[in-house]
Amino acid sequence: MSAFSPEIEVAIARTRDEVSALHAELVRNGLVVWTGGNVSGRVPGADAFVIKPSGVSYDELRPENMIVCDLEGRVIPDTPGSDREPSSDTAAHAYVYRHMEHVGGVVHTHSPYATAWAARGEAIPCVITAMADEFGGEIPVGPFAIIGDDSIGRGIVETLTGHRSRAVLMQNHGPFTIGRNARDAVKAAVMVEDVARTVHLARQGGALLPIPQDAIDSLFDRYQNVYGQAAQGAMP
Ligand SMILES: O=C(CO)[C@@H](O)[C@H](O)COP(=O)(O)O
Repeated sequence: MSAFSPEIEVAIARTRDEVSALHAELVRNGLVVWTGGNVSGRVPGADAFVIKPSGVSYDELRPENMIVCDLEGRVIPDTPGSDREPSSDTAAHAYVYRHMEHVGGVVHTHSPYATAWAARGEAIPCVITAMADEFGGEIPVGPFAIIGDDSIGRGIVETLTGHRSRAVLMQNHGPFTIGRNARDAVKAAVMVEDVARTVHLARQGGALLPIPQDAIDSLFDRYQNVYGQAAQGAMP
């Protein structure tokens, strides 16, 4: 007998499919090596999210071996995949979902350029229009935190609450990103690595030229509310 209604079971199945498939995007975009990194997605209508199993090769990930957790990060027993341990970062993802209700997806990688900025504890300055578009300004640094308890999640929430950026560089660790859904969080993970590389290369050539704040504001508004085929709107 399922612990969920038929409607929630359908929502869980869809979230499993989405989260499983999105892990392949991390590989396709060169953001992870071996079993590093992870993606999770909130289950619409339920106090639950889906996350990958810990330390499992990306080519073994399937919808049926994704793991369903409650918002405390506890594996929901007797659900497909519950025989394995969830991601090392499950507590961090759970903390974000508990404290940022508008967040539907969380991603973590060790992508090299963004992680290099994190190793220096240095925020990425907003010096290219792509950053203004996607992040609305600089990409901030979060505190050094040990894996396994609420420390990383607390650092993500404290840094990103009230901040336009959907990415945070956790010091000495790497980028964590949030989104309105898991795909939006994966996009932020792809874009933070792209801009981290570009700004790194720019700085090697000489002084960086900051973009005026009013221009950043205008670029962010256009990109979040006009660009593309259907206005998505910035995350609240
Ligand atoms: O940073 C770490 C481990 O130090 C983790 O975030 C790994 O990168 C992914 O771990 P799993 O999701 O496979 O447990």
